[in-house]
Order: sequence, then C-alpha cells, then structure tokens
Amino acid sequence: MAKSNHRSNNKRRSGYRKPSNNLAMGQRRSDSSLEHTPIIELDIDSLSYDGKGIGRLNGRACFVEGSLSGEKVKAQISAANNKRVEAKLIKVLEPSPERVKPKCSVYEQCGGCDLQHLSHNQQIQHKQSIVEQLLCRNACVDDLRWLDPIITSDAGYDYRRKIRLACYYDPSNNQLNIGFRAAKSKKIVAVSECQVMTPQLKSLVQALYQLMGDLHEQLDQPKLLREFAHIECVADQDGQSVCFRLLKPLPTGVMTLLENWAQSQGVSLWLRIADKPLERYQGNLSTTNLDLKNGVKIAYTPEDFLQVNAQVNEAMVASVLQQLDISIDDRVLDLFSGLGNFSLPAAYLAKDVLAVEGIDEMVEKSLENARLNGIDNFSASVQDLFNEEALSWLDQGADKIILDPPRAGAELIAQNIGRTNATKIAYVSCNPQALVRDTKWILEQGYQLESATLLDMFPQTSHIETLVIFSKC
Ligand SMILES: C[S@@+](CC[C@H](N)C(=O)[O-])C[C@H]1O[C@@H](n2cnc3c(N)ncnc32)[C@H](O)[C@@H]1O
Repeated sequence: MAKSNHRSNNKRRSGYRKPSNNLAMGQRRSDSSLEHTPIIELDIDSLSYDGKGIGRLNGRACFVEGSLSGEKVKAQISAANNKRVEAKLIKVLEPSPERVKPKCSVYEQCGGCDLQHLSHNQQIQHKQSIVEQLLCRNACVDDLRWLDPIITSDAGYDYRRKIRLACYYDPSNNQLNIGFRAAKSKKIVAVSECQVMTPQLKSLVQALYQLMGDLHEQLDQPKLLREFAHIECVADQDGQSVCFRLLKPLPTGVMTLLENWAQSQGVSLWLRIADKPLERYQGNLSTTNLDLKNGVKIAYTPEDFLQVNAQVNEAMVASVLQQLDISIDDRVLDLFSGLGNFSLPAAYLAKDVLAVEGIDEMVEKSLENARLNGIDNFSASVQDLFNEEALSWLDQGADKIILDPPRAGAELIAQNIGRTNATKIAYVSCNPQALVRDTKWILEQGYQLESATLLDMFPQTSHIETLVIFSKC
C-alpha cells in the first residue's frame, strides 16, 4: 500500500490529539463548571463497589472518584442531595500506601481503567470484599468459602484482546479522532498506547492508527472519513481481526486500500455497513484456542461476545468444569452460552450438553464450533432467557447448570432453577448486585452456596467478575 511521503508538510495532517499528562500523582485537572462550589478536605474510609473513595461529610456519604481508603484528600463538591455528596478530587494530601502511579499516559482522560491508581493486589482484595459484604448484608451468606482468586499475570496489564474504537471525523477543522470515549462524555481519547491491551492488540491498534492517518492524508475527499463509525478489533496469540462499522459504503479505491492493509498485516477484515448484515471482506474466520485438557477451538467474528481476558477465561472455564464435577452420565445446561465457551469443553466430559443463548447468529456459530471440534453431543437453541418461555428449558431437567448472564443477571432463571433438579450450578457474574439478588432466589430454591472465586477478568478497572458454585442441599 502506497504511503504518503509528504507527511510533515501536508496541510491535511491527521489530527490525533495526544493528551499530555504532566500532573503530579493524584492531582486532578481543574474543571471550570465547578468554580463556585465548596472545596473540602476529607478523610476517605472505604471504597465503593464502583471504585470511588467514600468519606463522611456532615453525616452524608461523600464519594470522591480517584481517592483511596485511608487517604486524606482535597476535593470540590460537584453534586449533593440529602443522602450523598459527589466531589471531584483536587489533590491527595495524604496518600494510601496502596496508591501506585498509573502506567497509562491518558489515565485521567480515558476513564476506562478507573482503578489504575490502586495496587493490583489491593484491587483484587477490594473486589472480593465488596462481593463478600453484599452477599453477607443482602443474601445473609456469612460463612462463604473463598477459593484463591484467578489472577491476571503481568501485574494486571497486557490482558485485553478485544476493543471497540470510536471514530469521528470533524470536517470543520479536518480533525480525525479515533479512540475510546472518555468517561461520561462523548469526547474521544486516543489510545494507541493503551497499557491493558495484549501486545498483539497494541500492535494491531498502532497499525490501524497508521492506516487511518494515511487515509486522512491521502484521500482526495477526506469527508469520506465521516463514514467510519467504529472499529472493532480482536488480537491474541491465535490471530487478529478487525471490523469497520461504516455509515455508508466506501468507494472501491478506499476499499482496496483497506483490503491491501488487511492483507499486509495478516488481519481478517470484516465490514458492517449501516444495518446490513456483517460481511467478511478479507481473510479467514478467526479462531481462538481454549488451552484446556481437551483443547477447544472457538471461531468468532470481531462483533461476537468474546471474553476479553484469554488467560483468566481459560482458568475460569477449567475451574467451572472441575467444580461442577461433570461426569459422563451428566446432562449439562449452559444458559447464556454465547459461542460455546463453557458448553463445548463441558461436552467432552458430559453425556450431553444443551446451550441456550439469545442471539441466533451466536447459536449458529456455537453449532459450527461443535462441528469444528468434532463434538456430537452438543445441541443449541435460541431463546430470550428473560422471557417466561425460557422456563421450558428448565422443565427438561439437567444435572449440572452453567449460568453466565449479562449485567442484568438471571432473575427469572434463578427464581425457577429448582425445577431442573440440578445438583450443582456454576454462576459467573459480571455484576455483584445482580449476583446477590439472584443468589437469594437460588438459596430459596433449596441450594447452598458452596464456594466463591474472584475472577480478575478486568484488572485496573472497577468491574467485578465472580464465580460462585451452588449445590443442592
Ligand atoms: C456474559 S456473556 C457470556 C457468553 C458465554 N457464556 C461466554 O463465556 O463467552 C452473556 C451472553 O448472554 C447473551 N444474552 C444476553 N441477553 C440475553 C437474553 N435475554 N437471553 C439469552 N441470552 C442473552 C449474550 O448474547 C451473551 O452471549
């Protein structure tokens, strides 16, 4: 692919904004909207489930993002009601020994990794204690057996294999912005150096920045760049794929540039134009390997749900299979099954596995994945599991159940899970509040909570992922 030789004197230079980060540790940018609100000094005594420091201010809880338990901070009030106050951190006056310097240069702007200022070990302990407190307070579970957490290596960096980049071309200033959306804002923050991406994803994203910068320079009509809405990227040691989400089709010449780029990088290239179906434009369907006892290949497209942390995912799947103690006589029901991440490895151990999932393309792909792995005791169905009709799957019975719902949890399933007569349930949760609500229902159905494991799926962020195992009383 031809690249511009005139980068330094081209008037339409690509306009990536490289935000500077020359603030002292723990010091925050000033915010002009807060000019007239009170400035306070506050002792922070705990951390909320979403990673904000909490202090007491005149009897009310005061939340300060970016502060840590045990710190004294200077902050400016940004919102208040009868029960709670929100304040913006100005300066950490007395830092916690657990405070660390974030590795990321755009940490302040991005908002993606809201706990990067807390040591990795302490992040894990904090998340575990949040789940423990919630289960104790709201589901009366007080003697919970915690297994060792499943931890991301490399101090919780270099783990993320999948991202979505937002694109916005502003013709008024000929500026092309590509990156993550800033927290609570539509602003786009450039992230070519993002520290939580896998090394493979980092290289892919840098190559994409280069490609888009070259397009910006070379296109006769740069306003064509307005057609780029998002770029989905996946890269791990098994391969890399990219999907451009476009508002309108691009001219053949531009498509050829994208195709040549994908070919030179060894990237599978996908397109979704407006609301048309996803199309594979160049290269093969990517697969990722689950390196378990019976290695499983999972084929995916860049738009599919794929667990972002391959290392923790592999250990999580292994732990679920081991704790469910699946035997050759067992019928396994995998609800919210996606591409078959749990159900395909389970099929090697069980008599048969039924996977149920809401998106029909995912169900199709899980069936293809079963064929790809030579698995013939696997079936899959499309079902909205928030709908009463889902209960028919429970009435068919199962010996072991895997539940891995989205953030909303699986309340309807939890309320009726006793209908299956399953002896063990593995519940993987990405939302502790939904987990606690559903736990109450599952306990009422005659189960006990056997163990819990904190999954370090999203280090540096306040997202909490937990695996809990229930067994029939
Ligand atoms: C957290 S993902 C887990 C996927 C899979 N278990 C895995 O490990 O890759 C949740 C899955 O639930 C599916 N889902 C979301 N809402 C659903 C619904 N109402 N009914 C059925 N499936 C749903 C999503 O499509 C997604 O595949």
